[in-house]
Amino acid sequence: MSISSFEDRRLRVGRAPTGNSLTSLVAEQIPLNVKQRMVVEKVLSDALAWAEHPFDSSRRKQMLLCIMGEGGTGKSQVIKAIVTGMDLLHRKKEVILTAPTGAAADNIGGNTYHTSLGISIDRSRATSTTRSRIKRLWERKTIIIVDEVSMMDLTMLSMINNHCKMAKSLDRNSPEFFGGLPIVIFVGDFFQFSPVRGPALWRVPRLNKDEDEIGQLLWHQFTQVIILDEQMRQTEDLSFRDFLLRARSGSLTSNDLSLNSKAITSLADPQLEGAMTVVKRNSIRHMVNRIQMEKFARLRNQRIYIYSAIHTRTKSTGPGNIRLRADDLLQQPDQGATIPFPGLFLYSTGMPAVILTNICTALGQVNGAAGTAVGVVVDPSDYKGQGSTLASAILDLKDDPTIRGLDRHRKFCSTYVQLSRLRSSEGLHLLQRLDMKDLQFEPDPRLLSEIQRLQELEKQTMAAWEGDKRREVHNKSQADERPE
Ligand SMILES: Nc1ncnc2c1ncn2[C@@H]1O[C@H](COP(=O)(O)OP(=O)(O)OP(=O)(O)O)[C@@H](O)[C@H]1O
Repeated sequence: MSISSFEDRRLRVGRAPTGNSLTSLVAEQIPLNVKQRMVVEKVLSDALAWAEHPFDSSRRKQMLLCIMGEGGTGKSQVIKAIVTGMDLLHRKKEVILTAPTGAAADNIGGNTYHTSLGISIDRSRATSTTRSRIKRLWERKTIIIVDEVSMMDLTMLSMINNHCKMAKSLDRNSPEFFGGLPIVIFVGDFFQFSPVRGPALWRVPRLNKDEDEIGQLLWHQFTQVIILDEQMRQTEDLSFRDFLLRARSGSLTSNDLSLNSKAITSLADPQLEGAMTVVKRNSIRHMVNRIQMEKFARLRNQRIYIYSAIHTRTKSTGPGNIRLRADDLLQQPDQGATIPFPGLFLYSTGMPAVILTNICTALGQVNGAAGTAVGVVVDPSDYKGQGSTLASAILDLKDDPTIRGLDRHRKFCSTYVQLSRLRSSEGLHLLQRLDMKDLQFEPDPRLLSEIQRLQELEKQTMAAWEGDKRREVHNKSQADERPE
């Protein structure tokens, strides 16, 4: 898309755009299917309706909208389209895009909600400097979009609500939700990763945790729901799409073990060039990284430089002054928190890499961002894959019962998220052969009842939106007929 074509569309917005006319202009740049279009049109027509008085709650209804949909149904596409529509109106600055992790935020060109709202990682109170920075940032904001809400916990939702009030200079006890922002949009898929800390939005609050209770109360205010259901990622490979649907409903059968034909025999296979490897354990990551690094350097006739490195993200349990030879270190599996000695950093010029910490969110240097020549070759954890689309990948779907803290639901999510990144089965490769027990994880039954509740809300939302649209068309035609 050239700038001039965007400017040309801007000129075509005219003096009195409607949600419909604006969405048509957006769709020239960002294709939208029927449901995607319906959502974009509704959001843009609301934004047009209260443009002059966004914070006067007596003249507009607050929209608390939840956009759900399985991986690849085009949720990120809807986010892009809303932002583009606001950009056409010269109102892009009113939109704030956030997500629970740096990688997820980077995927939509936003920031983590921690950064955007001044929520510290330990969830302590914001300092006065942070408060003034946030207030400045939020001065003109009217729309917040939070992506990947499956990773948000109930307490965090309550905190986001409080911090939005602070950002909009409202009292903590104000009854306004989310600082009275006219539009709050949550986007995600609960079949993908759950929060690391507290209960997901669909789970029951923890006992004696008031913040969880408030979080649940807030979640239940999201009564406008749209569930995108047209698969836009796996459009070319229908049998892979069916396989994914079985994976999503936890109904894979022994026939699906035919997947084992995708098991790789060697990471050095030339047809795996460019395929990302997604693994669950650091020890496997370490091994894969070394093999890929050697392959990379050999192909380019380059040296590999080996640096001893400190694991800044883990607590070293052993003495820090052990002297080890590089050869000894190379034999050590990198087991995360239990390693008693420094780690190793292998470097070869131009190697593909993934950043493991948030360095500068404004520049997209966030945990999970991919680049070249600054790290090691594989994606080190399945959490970082969420939100991306891959043409080719080597997946580690083998269940590892020794990984602690992962319940069956999380294992189910891990398998589904890894598989659903791919466009087709052609690009799918397995790191290890599977047994039936590796495929037998199911979604939590409580999630299934939440999905039913959301489906019911979707029916009501669609009926209400259709009514609104009929009224809008009727009012417009009456206004057009009225003499000047
Ligand atoms: N209406 C559309 N027409 C053509 N392609 C589309 C459309 N909507 C989405 N896509 C493409 O389909 C793929 C998946 O879309 P997107 O990433 O928006 O899905 P998602 O629901 O956000 O997925 P996930 O939950 O995995 O993050 C992308 O490559 C996107 O460009």
